[in-house]
Amino acid sequence: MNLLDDSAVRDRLAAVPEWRREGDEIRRTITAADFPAAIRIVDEIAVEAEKLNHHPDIDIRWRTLHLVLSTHDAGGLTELDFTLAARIDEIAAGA
Ligand SMILES: C[C@H](O)[C@H](O)[C@H]1CNC2=NC(N)=NC(=O)C2=N1
Repeated sequence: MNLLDDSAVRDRLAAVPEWRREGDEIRRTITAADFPAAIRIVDEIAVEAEKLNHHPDIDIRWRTLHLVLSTHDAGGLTELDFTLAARIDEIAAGA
């Protein structure tokens, strides 16, 4: 999987406006209704991540989820990060 250059990252970020670039990562926060709802979201994300074999860093703080995506094997941002970001957005929207 090839690293995306800055213009490609900007293009792809436009499709996932909840996400922000921070160096070699993209980040977003999801606020769930309560703690069990937050864990259910994490569970749904885990299923999608496993399908892609691409896994976010997830910081769970009560009902707030802090998600970080980067392609560790490539040392930066690749298409996989944006594919998973879009799936996470669908999960968050449906929660
Ligand atoms: C061996 C396994 O396929 C790799 O370690 C996968 C697993 N999940 C991953 N997740 C992320 N975010 N980046 C990776 O480079 C990555 N690599």
